[in-house]
Amino acid sequence: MNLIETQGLTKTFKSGVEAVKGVDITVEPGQIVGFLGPNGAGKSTTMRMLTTLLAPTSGSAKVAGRDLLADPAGVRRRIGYVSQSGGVNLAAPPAGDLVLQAMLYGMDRGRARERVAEVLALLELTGMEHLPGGALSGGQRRRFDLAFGLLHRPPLLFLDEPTTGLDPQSRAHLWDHIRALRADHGMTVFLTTHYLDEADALCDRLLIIDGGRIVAEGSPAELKAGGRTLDDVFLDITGRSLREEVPA
Ligand SMILES: Nc1ncnc2c1ncn2[C@@H]1O[C@H](COP(=O)(O)OP(=O)(O)OP(=O)(O)O)[C@@H](O)[C@H]1O
Repeated sequence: MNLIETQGLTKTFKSGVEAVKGVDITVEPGQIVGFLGPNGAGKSTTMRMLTTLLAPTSGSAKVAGRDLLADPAGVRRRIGYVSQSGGVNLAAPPAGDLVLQAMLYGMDRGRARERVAEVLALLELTGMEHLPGGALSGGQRRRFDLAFGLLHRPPLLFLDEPTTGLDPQSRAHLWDHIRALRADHGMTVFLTTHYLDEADALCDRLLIIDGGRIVAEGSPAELKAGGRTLDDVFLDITGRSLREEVPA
């Protein structure tokens, strides 16, 4: 069963902006898929639709085996989502929030504590959950963000720019954890990134979106065929002009 399957998914905002113009995405089980594109290409809008945070204008999708439009609650129970900003409270230790979150997924307090301990061990965070969020390093905070997304054992994890702002060591460390989630737990991962080295090193398949349409897809090796770097491929496909949005 494919973990993501969309047909002609579109989103037109009330402002008239057609952010996503009909994307067909297929993600097979156990893949780490990178979703790339310049600023404003439609990555976040697509991700927000796939995670049920935003209603599509048209099209259909199955996510983690559930119909996105008919059963969004079913989708939510079966996916993990780690947003760009994360969820770690800087003023308080994450321990209490993790247990509460696990209880929101239906575990009793005892089971919630056990599950939190398992996830912290998995992410090499044991003992750090009692430090206030503000005392953690950027890499540790991102791993706690991941922990929140994993408590209910979702088969599919969405990561929105998981390593933005991290130093090279912390990025490589987080990649190892993401690879281990796939290798040891069969997790399927769909992530956005602006780092092409990250896409190259971490992902089995890449989807490149531009102007609301998928403009290229394939494994990093397929996209780099002919000895080109992924940067060259990306710039050739999406063009070299700047994409910063001009404030209205
Ligand atoms: N709530 C909204 N209302 C109107 N337009 C929006 C809204 N959210 C996004 N857009 C527009 O939709 C388009 C796609 O935006 P989106 O945030 O999906 O791009 P992105 O690829 O995630 O970009 P970035 O890399 O900068 O995060 C842009 O033109 C953006 O301005």
